[in-house]
Amino acid sequence: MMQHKQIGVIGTGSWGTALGLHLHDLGHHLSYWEHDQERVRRIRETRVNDLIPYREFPEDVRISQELNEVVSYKDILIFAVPSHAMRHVSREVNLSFKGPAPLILNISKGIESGSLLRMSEVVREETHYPFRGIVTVSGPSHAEEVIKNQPTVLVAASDDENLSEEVQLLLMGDRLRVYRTDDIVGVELGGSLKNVVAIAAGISDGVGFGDNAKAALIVRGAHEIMKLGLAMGARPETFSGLTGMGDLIVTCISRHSRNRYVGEELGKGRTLEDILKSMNMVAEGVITTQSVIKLSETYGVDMPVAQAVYQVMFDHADPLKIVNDLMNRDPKSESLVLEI
Ligand SMILES: NC(=O)C1=CN([C@@H]2O[C@H](COP(=O)(O)OP(=O)(O)OC[C@H]3O[C@@H](n4cnc5c(N)ncnc54)[C@H](OP(=O)(O)O)[C@@H]3O)[C@@H](O)[C@H]2O)C=CC1
Ligand SMILES: O=C(CO)COP(=O)(O)O
Repeated sequence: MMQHKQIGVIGTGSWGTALGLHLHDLGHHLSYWEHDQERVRRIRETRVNDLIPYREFPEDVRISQELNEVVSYKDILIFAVPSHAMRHVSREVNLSFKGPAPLILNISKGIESGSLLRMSEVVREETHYPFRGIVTVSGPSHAEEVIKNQPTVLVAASDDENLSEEVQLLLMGDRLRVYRTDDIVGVELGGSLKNVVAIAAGISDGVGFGDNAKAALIVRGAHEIMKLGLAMGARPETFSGLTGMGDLIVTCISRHSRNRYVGEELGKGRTLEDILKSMNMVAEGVITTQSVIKLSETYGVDMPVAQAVYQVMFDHADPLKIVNDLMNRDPKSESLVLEI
């Protein structure tokens, strides 16, 4: 039987909330850090997170705005903030931290704008205290289903297999199964890049196209993700797995997906600015699209789906014209060989 751990969760977004409560169900001790004082007050008072109000926080779960309380003397720290906050928050954790070296779990998905780094790379750059290593957990996992204990399968990835196995055993439950891999590059790229394709799938829904178009986008999008991933050092087979094809499918088809939603609203003619203003949750694919376009230039990888999403979001291109352009690209062989 596993020893119960002291776990600090950094961020009270919907995913940190859902995965944290799963760990609490398994008997572990939880504290959450939230940056916004008013949200801390509201959650403490109601014991409910209004981003994902399907379950209450048990009384023994502490919610705090004091980072040092939440991160010090913990066995495990879960980094669950959106990618745009990851560098700043990691730096603050590094300054606030006391106690023996914890294990870090990254559960966020995104590519930092500017540095073009993956989330575990950002955390690693900013955390200089002794810590035991980083494991990224990813896969097809909408928080809204995990919090209702619906069957979900994830992957724990680390270049240290002992650590990914430790996290696998930590998270496994009756309705949550976890595989492990050492391809953290492929896992983080798959989890981040699928958000761009999900925006494309949403645009297709928004303009009123059907299942044929969606299937084509998923498959051609997967091909683009694989080409860039391969150029960046990921293993190709990772993209056929849960954190690749699995997460791509769920995000492109799910009613829970915030990225697919952003696309759908764009397809209906709203501007990106207007859509983002009306959302209180994060759609990582927006920033990731900008990063991906830069990465595709750096690595010389042709990514027409990502480019189309970029044009609709940032150049205010008409989605119907963009589809026309995509359909009228030069005739090609459907080469699925992974040359770049
Ligand atoms: N939701 C899901 O199903 C899944 C999400 N993920 C990933 O998890 C990550 C977190 O997303 P998710 O849990 O969905 O978040 P949500 O969209 O549910 O909420 C965003 C959270 O981030 C907080 N936040 C915003 N800016 C900052 C900041 N500068 N510093 C600290 N906190 C900040 C918000 O707080 P406030 O409102 O007070 O600003 C809010 O609590 C993302 O990378 C996402 O892709 C991965 C798998 C599943
Ligand atoms: O990553 C996710 C599911 O695996 C969440 O996707 P969205 O951010 O699009 O909701």
